[in-house]
Amino acid sequence: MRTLQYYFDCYGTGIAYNGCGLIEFLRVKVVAFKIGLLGLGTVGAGTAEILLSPDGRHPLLQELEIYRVGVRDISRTRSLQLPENVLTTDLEAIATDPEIDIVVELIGGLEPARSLILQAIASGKHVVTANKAVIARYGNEIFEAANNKGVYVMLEAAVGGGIPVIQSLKQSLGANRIQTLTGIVNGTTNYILTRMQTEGADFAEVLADAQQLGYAEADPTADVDGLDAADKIAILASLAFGGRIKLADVHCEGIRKVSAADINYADKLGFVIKLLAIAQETSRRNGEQAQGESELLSIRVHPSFVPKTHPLASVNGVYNAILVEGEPIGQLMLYGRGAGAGPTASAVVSDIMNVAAILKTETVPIPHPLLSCSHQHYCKIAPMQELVTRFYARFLTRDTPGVIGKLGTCFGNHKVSLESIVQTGIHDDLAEIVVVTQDVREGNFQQALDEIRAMEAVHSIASTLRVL
Ligand SMILES: NC(=O)C1=CN([C@@H]2O[C@H](COP(=O)(O)OP(=O)(O)OC[C@H]3O[C@@H](n4cnc5c(N)ncnc54)[C@H](OP(=O)(O)O)[C@@H]3O)[C@@H](O)[C@H]2O)C=CC1
Ligand SMILES: N[C@@H](CC=O)C(=O)O
Ligand code: NA
Repeated sequence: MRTLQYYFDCYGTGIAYNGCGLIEFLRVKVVAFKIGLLGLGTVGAGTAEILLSPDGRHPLLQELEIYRVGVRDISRTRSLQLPENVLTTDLEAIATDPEIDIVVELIGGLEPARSLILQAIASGKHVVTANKAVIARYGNEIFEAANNKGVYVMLEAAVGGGIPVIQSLKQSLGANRIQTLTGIVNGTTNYILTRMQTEGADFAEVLADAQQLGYAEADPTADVDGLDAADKIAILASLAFGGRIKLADVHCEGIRKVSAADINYADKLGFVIKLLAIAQETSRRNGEQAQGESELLSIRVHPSFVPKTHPLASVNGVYNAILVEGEPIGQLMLYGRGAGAGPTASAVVSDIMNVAAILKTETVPIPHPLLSCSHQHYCKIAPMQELVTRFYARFLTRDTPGVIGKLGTCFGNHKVSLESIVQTGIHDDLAEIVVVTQDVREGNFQQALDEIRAMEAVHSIASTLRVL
């Protein structure tokens, strides 16, 4: 019997010595790390595609093997050619399989995703996930379990799709004091708003396209109502400001109320409408901040008027961007595709590679201080009434004399200064009046609106949107 001894270089090229000194050159796949993939949908299939075609990419990819793939319906026709016997519907068996090194959770939703992640951790596996919903809700439980077990939970794909924003906040920007994050972090809504703005397209039709393109969540209300963006800004804020965020503290409004009329007015006034996710340190008012007390954080998701000259105004379609402001970096904008198979899979695979690289180089796994999460305290959140911002408002009023004056006086009484106020036309006996304020306290603006709503001359407040 001939025994061969193999020596491999990092590219997987092997040199084999047999007993007679004969040298054979082989091209062999060196498998060092076994991947258990949970989910083979948009992102799962994109991830498998990269892992199955390592040529021309980083050599570390040659050392990764898709060992098992868990799906719901094994009989579904798949465009991917996977090795035999890899597919299974037993996801728990993957999460606990002693052969598997890294579990990649790409099924989405809360359960069974959360339980599978926890099972994988308990079984000593490193986890890579794209699931912002689970991390924003159960991050504390998951990271605590991971720290206790000495494993990593990586989530680059969970925010901004292919944009390396998590890695940037954890590592590259670690030297900074972050002051503000302003992001377009939901691809579906940015795609919808862009097409409504540029083509006057119908909301429902564009949403169906976003679903078809694989951008939307299984339940697209998470996108449309701002919940997905809220999950994402909670995750980013936690990294940027070094504390836990309770999801209930994130003020959240979606894009359902954005009408064609508002899009039109925005354009005329020099703005575009974007769904923004913002986390910003705000000083306490009137020197209320005691020594040693941390700043308050304003954290919110809502559609906003964005000046056409602002860098975020030209982020269109499925593209996302996160504008980071910090000291000493100043302004920095990360831009790229925020959803879709390829870009998201790029982030998933880079996380897998990061874990594989650590496993290759560390003999005793100790939590890497820049990759693991150790926050214990919760960030203090500023109430929305204290937010200082500009507003746009559109009123439908009865065409009675002096109505503009009445609105102006009411705003003045509540310390709301106006930048502009215009009457734009009369439809169905109602005059349309559009107002843009200067920076005002949100609480004061809302009080003025309550009074205006009750005015005899005012038919309705058609819309209000914050202005960046
Ligand atoms: N789509 C995108 O652009 C992005 C998605 N994400 C996140 O990535 C994750 C995956 O999203 P996406 O790929 O779009 O989702 P899909 O709905 O396209 O795919 C989900 C996959 O998981 C499987 N699956 C779902 N539930 C179960 C279950 N209970 N048991 C077994 N298998 C299950 C499905 O199986 P089957 O194939 O048999 O139906 C399918 O393969 C989500 O957390 C999402 O938020 C993050 C960034 C971007
Ligand atoms: N549904 C999400 C997918 C990526 O996170 C989005 O549209 O951004
Ligand atoms: Na990302």
